[in-house]
Amino acid sequence: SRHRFWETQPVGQFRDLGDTSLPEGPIEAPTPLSDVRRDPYNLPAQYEWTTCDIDDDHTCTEVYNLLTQNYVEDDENMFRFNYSMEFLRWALRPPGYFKSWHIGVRAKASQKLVAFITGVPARIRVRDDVVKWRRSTFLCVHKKLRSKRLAPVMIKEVTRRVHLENIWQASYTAGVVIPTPISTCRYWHRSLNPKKLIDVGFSRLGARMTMSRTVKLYKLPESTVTKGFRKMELRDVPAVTRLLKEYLRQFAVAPDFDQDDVEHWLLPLENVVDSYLVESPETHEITDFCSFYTLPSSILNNPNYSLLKAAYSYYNVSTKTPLQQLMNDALIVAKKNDYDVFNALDVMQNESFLKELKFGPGDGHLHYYLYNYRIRKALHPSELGLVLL
Ligand SMILES: CCCCCCCCCCCCCC(=O)CSCCNC(=O)CCNC(=O)[C@H](O)C(C)(C)COP(=O)(O)OP(=O)(O)OC[C@H]1O[C@@H](n2cnc3c(N)ncnc32)[C@H](O)[C@@H]1OP(=O)(O)O
Ligand SMILES: CCOC(=O)c1cnc2ccc(OC)cc2c1SCCC#N
Repeated sequence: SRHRFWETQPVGQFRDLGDTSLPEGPIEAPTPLSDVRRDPYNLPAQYEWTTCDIDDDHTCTEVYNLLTQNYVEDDENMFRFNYSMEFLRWALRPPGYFKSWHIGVRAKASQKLVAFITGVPARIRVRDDVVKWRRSTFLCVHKKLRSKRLAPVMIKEVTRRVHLENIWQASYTAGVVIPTPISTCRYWHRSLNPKKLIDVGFSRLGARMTMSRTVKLYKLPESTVTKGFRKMELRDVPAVTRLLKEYLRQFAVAPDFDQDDVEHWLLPLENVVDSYLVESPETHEITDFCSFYTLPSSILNNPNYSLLKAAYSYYNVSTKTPLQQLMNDALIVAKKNDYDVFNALDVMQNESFLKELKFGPGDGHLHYYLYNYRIRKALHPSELGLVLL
């Protein structure tokens, strides 16, 4: 069978596609906590479980090194994600997080960290159903230990620990197709430093285009154009929370953010997340918001460059400033801060600005998944109001 592990899991199965008789919602009922397995799943004898305390610099560095060397690469092995330590600490310690959900595997003899998987708590609404979820990311097995069926054990172990906290659903994204995507999105890329992207081989000089013509094509103004456009500050959290909650109501799947979540996920944090808003000079009302997170990538096998500085569109709300103008200001700020590329998924209302702002479609797809929750029909990316890191 095609998915020996995923066919055993409470997820939408490919064989069920089209069966509209199946109800929408949780697939399996919660089991009584007394029935949740108390002891960890078995690993191969030479490995052991470890809980990674990322507050500890040494441990966080081990996690950083494992991911920097072994996490996701693009299909042409041109890039590998290089999440910074401050990014990992931000992503893994949201309000209500559990240290026990930062799970590692060590080789007993050498004590080397060889695998990692994490979960963080989140509240996500699916249509009208707000459910406590776990967001799962950073599943990583060292390149030397691939294809040994370690991933299913890691997924079962993190599931067990999440069940112990009485949480029964999860959301995750992946570049691979496994049972069963609720939506399939596409990355779009806006060159900010076209020369570097061409030098690393990501972009190619267009036909009948010179390098100087290409640089001019992607040129951006020195400063933002929207009146009242400024960095978000702590005092803006209540207003941004109201603005974002109202805006996200239109999407079928979206986070159910409260003020603590907004303070954690959207307050600017240097080299991790940047957030800007538009405060009306007349009324001082906050009418618009845009944000992007910073995720560099290692550039593999290139003699001249080692790091790609990439910005990823995060949550954006436009109620007064046209979304295209707001996002163009985000591009201007990113260029000013020496980003090489600004990436965006075709989720939410992003399709309305991608082409106009000179984004080009990427060749990778990002599939969204729900664990132990069925939705009857796959969603169009514009129905998704959720961006995972
Ligand atoms: C209620 C709470 C619930 C919480 C849990 C929720 C679920 C959370 C789920 C996790 C979400 C993580 C999201 C996330 O982190 C974002 S997606 C990024 C995943 N990480 C990477 O791509 C890093 C580089 N690759 C690796 O480290 C390895 O290739 C990994 C570890 C990916 C697989 O290791 P391996 O040595 O290459 O493979 P085996 O051990 O031999 O295992 C093969 C089995 O693993 C299935 N597989 C492969 N890639 C997968 C992926 N990305 N998600 C889920 N499953 C994946 C595969 O289909 C097969 O199962 P099947 O035979 O049934 O097809
Ligand atoms: C220049 C445009 O491509 C990327 O920014 C990039 C960077 N690093 C990656 C590392 C792993 C990787 O694995 C899928 C992809 C990339 C990509 S393209 C998809 C992400 C976006 N946007």
